[in-house]
Amino acid sequence: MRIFETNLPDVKLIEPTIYSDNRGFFMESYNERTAKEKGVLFSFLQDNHSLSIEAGVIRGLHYQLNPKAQTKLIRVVAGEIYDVVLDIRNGSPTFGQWEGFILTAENKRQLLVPKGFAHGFCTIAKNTEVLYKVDEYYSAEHDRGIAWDDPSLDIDWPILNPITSDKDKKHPVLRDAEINFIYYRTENKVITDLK
Ligand SMILES: Cc1cn([C@H]2C[C@H](O)[C@@H](COP(=O)(O)OP(=O)(O)O[C@H]3O[C@H](C)C(=O)[C@H](O)[C@H]3O)O2)c(=O)[nH]c1=O
Repeated sequence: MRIFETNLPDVKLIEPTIYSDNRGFFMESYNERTAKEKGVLFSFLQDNHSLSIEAGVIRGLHYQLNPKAQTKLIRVVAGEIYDVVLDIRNGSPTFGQWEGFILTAENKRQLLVPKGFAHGFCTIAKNTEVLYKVDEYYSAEHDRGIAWDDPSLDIDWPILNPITSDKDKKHPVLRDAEINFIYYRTENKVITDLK
């Protein structure tokens, strides 16, 4: 497993070790002990799986408010996505900054999205399946979203007229969004809420 820094501190790109042979491949898609040895300190409680039938589906930008904020470990097992994370931690040096990543079944790359980030993706292939682990249970009452097409963000989605849910058509822009993440960095540890 190799872990790469990104332009957003605390967002990591992970490349698992792939064992290929004449049959195909094997990989440990997640190993808590290995992850902890490399400083990825999360215990995941829930696995999610979504299928998007068409290319050009945008899901997001979603997050859960504290105290139900979620760290997410995202990977693609079929198809391809343009995956976007947005820093919404009040006080963060990169507040309001986003970054996009190409995750595919082929490159097997995984994205670690910490609490305090909004997350979304655009499918760039038919029948794209995304699996992701979260370290907090789903809570509809804490589920929030930010408009995928917020002009202040100007996210360079690879599609102009996406397929989205009715819910994703109604999210506020970042300026008007309800967020309760407070960014602190002490002893190189990031705290996103005052529990
Ligand atoms: C997220 C979630 C949803 N649901 C139910 C609620 C709805 O009745 C149905 C579809 O939910 P939603 O339209 O929010 O699914 P997505 O648009 O794929 O949302 C997800 O996609 C973006 C990219 C994310 O990062 C979020 O983790 C997640 O919100 O599944 C559950 O029962 N449990 C869950 O954990």
